Amino acid sequence: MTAEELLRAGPVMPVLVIRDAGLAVDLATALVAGGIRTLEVTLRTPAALDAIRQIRDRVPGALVGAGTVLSPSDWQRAQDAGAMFGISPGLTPALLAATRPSSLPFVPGVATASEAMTALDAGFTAMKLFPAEAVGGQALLKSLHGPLPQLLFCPTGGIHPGNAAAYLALPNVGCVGGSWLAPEAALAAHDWAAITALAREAAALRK
Ligand SMILES: O=C[C@H](O)COP(=O)(O)O
Ligand SMILES: CC(=O)C(=O)O
Repeated sequence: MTAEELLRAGPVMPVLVIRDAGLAVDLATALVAGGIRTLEVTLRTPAALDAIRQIRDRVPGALVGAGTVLSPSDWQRAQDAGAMFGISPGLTPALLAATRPSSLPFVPGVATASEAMTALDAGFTAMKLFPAEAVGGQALLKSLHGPLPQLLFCPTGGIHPGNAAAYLALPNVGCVGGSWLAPEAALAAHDWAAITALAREAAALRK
């Protein structure tokens, strides 16, 4: 799978912060049941790598990857845990060199035209726009499409059910990312039905 195919695999990529790996399979199962199968598990918690491993092994249909990949060693640990892709809020020269388009899709993060050009120079055409709303949102994506029409984005940061469809209507948006699909309260309450309902709404945003 290419990074472009990954971004086009579903309309919304949930940004998951999993503190208890014991909840990972139920959470992923609830999202997949609602039609959301591309899952970003952020490497922000000690449980993240175990969560990725468990989802990969036990949730058929899930495309599980690692988010918040900040360094080459993060990327190595994610691959060792079985991540099917990696995604980052930003880019560094070391990260671009370590993740240069290879067999596993990697999606660097950008916030400006220059960063997008840096990623393009390194061979990437699929990128996260982060933090999307804060750096210009839809207006920025429309502007970038002029000089850089070959790029496909996953805007993340400030996206919610009220603005997701407008992002998805843009020609250079493959999917949007967001944390709204796995609210802390629903996770704490093990309210998997609520999470499946949120996933179903998100899946209906399909372009
Ligand atoms: O850290 C933030 C994540 O990228 C998702 O942002 P969000 O909570 O605005 O959806
Ligand atoms: C910010 C974000 O989406 C990430 O940590 O990958």
